[in-house]
Order: sequence, then structure tokens, then C-alpha cells
Amino acid sequence: SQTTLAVDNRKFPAGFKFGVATASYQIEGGWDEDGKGENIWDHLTHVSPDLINHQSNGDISCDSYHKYKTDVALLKELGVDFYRFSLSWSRILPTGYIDGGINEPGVAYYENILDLLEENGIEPMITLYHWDLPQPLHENVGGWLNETTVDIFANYARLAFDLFGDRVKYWVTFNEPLSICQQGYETGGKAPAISDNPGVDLYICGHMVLKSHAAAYHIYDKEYKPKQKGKISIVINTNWAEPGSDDAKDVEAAERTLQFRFGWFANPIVHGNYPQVMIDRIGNRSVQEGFTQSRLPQFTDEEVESIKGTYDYIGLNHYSTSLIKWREDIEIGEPSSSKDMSVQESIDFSWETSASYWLFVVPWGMRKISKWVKDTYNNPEIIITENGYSDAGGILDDDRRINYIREYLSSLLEAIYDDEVNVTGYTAWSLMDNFEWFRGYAEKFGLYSVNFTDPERPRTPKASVDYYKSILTTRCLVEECTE
Ligand SMILES: O=S(=O)(O)CCCN1CCN(CCO[C@@H]2O[C@H](CO)[C@@H](O)[C@H](O)[C@H]2O)CC1
Repeated sequence: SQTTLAVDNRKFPAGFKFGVATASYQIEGGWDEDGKGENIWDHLTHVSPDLINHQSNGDISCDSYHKYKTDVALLKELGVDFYRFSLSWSRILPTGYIDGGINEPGVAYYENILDLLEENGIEPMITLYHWDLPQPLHENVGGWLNETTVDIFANYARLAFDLFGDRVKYWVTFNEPLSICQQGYETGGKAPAISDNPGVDLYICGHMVLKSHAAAYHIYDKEYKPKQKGKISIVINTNWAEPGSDDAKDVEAAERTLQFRFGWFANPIVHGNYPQVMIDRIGNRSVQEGFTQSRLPQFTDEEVESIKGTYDYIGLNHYSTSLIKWREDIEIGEPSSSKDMSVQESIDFSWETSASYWLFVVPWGMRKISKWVKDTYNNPEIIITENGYSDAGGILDDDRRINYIREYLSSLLEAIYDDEVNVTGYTAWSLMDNFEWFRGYAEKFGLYSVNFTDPERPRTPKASVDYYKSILTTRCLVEECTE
């Protein structure tokens, strides 16, 4: 396997921004406090606790609903340029609907955070949806399987722009539509954990999320951008897909993997419509499976045009890499998106592991995926909106996280200077240890550790805090920087 060369000693470009990220359900707690409504993660962790490691949940988590002043103090201590966080839809709109009433204490919570960020010279980057759908929208409307949710989301987005937009210059509509739809509606790996209609529901979800994203984009672009002058886009995640050999069939399988995982959402938004390889493969298999129409929903020509161009930058979440090899098309049977894609995915056993089964340390993948996004989507502004390393916790001297950040950023410098990729920012996941979805509190991604057994939820800096501080100060990765 390829290893990165010596750590790059070039400085990040002037104006390049460094931040950290969190998400509402993962840090806030206060799950039913001050009028907040129930969301699908509250519901799932309460009704099906066995799905979550140690039956943990986010009822309290880091208790950031009460400790946001402490959180902003940590951000100030770190010296970040920006803070990426998400709004809890059901804290602002308890029923999910506007006419269900606005929850003022919920609005105040986010206004207080924005006030403190402003006072401390830290730029906010707000994600509208980081997986915590109001439960009534799932129960009564079918959530992302129903077209009705598109307008309901658009109304929520407009409210957020109204309430907070005068102070927010970077918006994200959706975090990781691949995770929302494939794990939420096929593998069962995320709420609402629907897995009884594989190969079908996830594509309906993707269709609705793309329409919702475009609706929110156009609202911002027409009604708010002229006076608020911010940027809005979506955050898409993918591993880098490295061909398992230079055999043309492996190269094609790797490209197909990127098209199914990243292109699923990036192609409609940048070029218009789904990737042709998805239209073809899912269409062909659907016919063989006896469907009267493709399992991949079809956009009308107007929808293709309406979704195309709905990005002011590309948000990229990148953590790891996969080796991809060609395989015979999997025989026709129960449909699934992995059968539609039909590749062999593996890893190189020399790659360093982490506490997350899917996260291997492969720094050169950062350069490759960044260059692929540049080459495939007309050289857009790219912001790395998440990148980070997990351990099992109890480690304050987190030298493996320091190594991960240094090597991934070194690879990013090569993308910026040698491949001329227009990357303008990097966001470390995460500010602090938090609720890692089905893995509960077993996997720690924080620069600050959180003691979840202490009711005060104390935050303690790990060694990576000093390392990230040094990068924020010197804008480079080693002692001796070149210009
Ligand atoms: O279908 S399964 O569930 O069997 C397979 C899942 C494999 N991965 C897990 C990690 N995720 C990207 C990272 O997910 C991101 O990174 C962080 C660390 O995980 C999360 O805490 C953030 O909320 C999330 O934005 C992509 C999907």
C-alpha cells in the first residue's frame, strides 16, 4: 500500500480556514427540554435501545444544551476560524411543521450560541439536517419516503434563514445523504433503521432529499443570499475508492463505486440528473427483477434543471479508503444497492485501524478523492467538512489522532499545491467526544474528551488540542514551515 511521503512542510494558503464540527443529536442532550419535540433518534433509542451499544442514547450526551458557553470557550481556546454545528429541527419546530408552532427557548438556544461565536470572532457554519428528523414527520408522513416532506423541509429551511441567516455565511442543507438514505432506509444502520425494502426505499429517500436540498437552495438563493451574502450547499461523504489493480475492470469498478456513493448526489447537483451508470444498472436490474419501472426514481426535465447548479461549494466528508475490484454481476434475487453496484470492496491489511470498523488510516486517499472531485465536478470550491480519527476512549495522549490529522492534512496540501484543487477549508470531526450513533459512546472522535459518567460532563483537552492549536497558529504541520 502507498504510504505518504515525509510530512509536507508547506504553509496552507492565506485565507484557508480551519474549524471543528459537531451535530445536534450527538452533543446537545436536553432531548425533551423546554418544549423540544421528539425526533427519530430520541424515538429509536427509547423504543429499540438494543440497537445501540450499551443501550446508550443522546438524552444527555455532552449536555451542550446547558453547556454551550463551555463549548464556545473551548473553541476560543482552540483558536478555530469556524465552528460547524447543526440545528435540532425538533428543538425549533417540535412537530416539524411551522404551523405546529415555533419553540422560542429552542430558537434562543441557537441565538445564544451565535451571539457567543460572534463575540469570540468564530464563524458559524450551520447544517440544517444532521439526521434528526422530527418523529411526527416520520410517523405521520413517512419521512424521506414521502414527497410531502420536501415542502415541510423547505419551510423549516426558510425559517432558519429568517432566524439566523443575518449572522451565518456558510449553510449546509443535508449532512451525508448517503448515510441518511442507505443506512436509514436499506442497511438499518441509522434511524429510522428501515431495512425491509432494500434497493427501493433508499432511492426514494435520495430523490426526496435531493428535491428538498434544491428547494432550500433556491429559497436561500432568491430570498436571502442577496442581502445575507452567504453560501449554501450540501455535504457528501465517501471513502476514496482505489482500484485493486490496474486492470481496466478494477479501474471501472472503482469509478462506479464513486459514482454510486458520491455521484448519486453530486451528479444531479453539478451536472444534472443521476449518474448514467446508476440509471443504466439499476434500470436493467429492475427489469430483470420484474419491476414495471426502475427502482431509481426519474426526475422530470424541469426537476433536472431545478436541481442542477444548487451548490456554492462542495462539502466533502472524508475519513477512509477502500480497495475496489471488479466482480461478476450478482445474480438476480432480492434487490439491493450493493447488488446494483456489484463490486468487491476490501482493505489492505497493512493499513492502521481505528476504533471504528470502517475507518482505516489511509492519508493518500485524501489527495485522491479531492482531485477526483475537482476533475469530475468542474473544479468547485471544496470544503473538507469532516475528517477525524476514533479511539476507544480513555486516551488523553492521543498520538494516533495527531498522526492521522497531520498525515491527512499533509495529503491535502499535496492536493492543493500539486493538483491545484480549490480546497478552502478543513473541519476536524469532532470538537469533543460525543454520541457515535449505533456505537453509542464506545468510539471517541473528540479533540476534547468528555467524561460521560460525571453529571457535569467535564471536557478535558487531549494532546491533539495542542497539535491543532499549533496548526491554527502556524498554518502548517511541522516546526519548520516553508512559505
Ligand atoms: O450501513 S452501515 O451502517 O452498516 C455502514 C456504515 C459505514 N459508514 C460509517 C461512517 N459514515 C461516515 C462518517 O459519518 C460521519 O462521521 C462521524 C463519525 O462516524 C459521525 O459521527 C458524523 O455524524 C457523520 O457525519 C459513513 C458510513
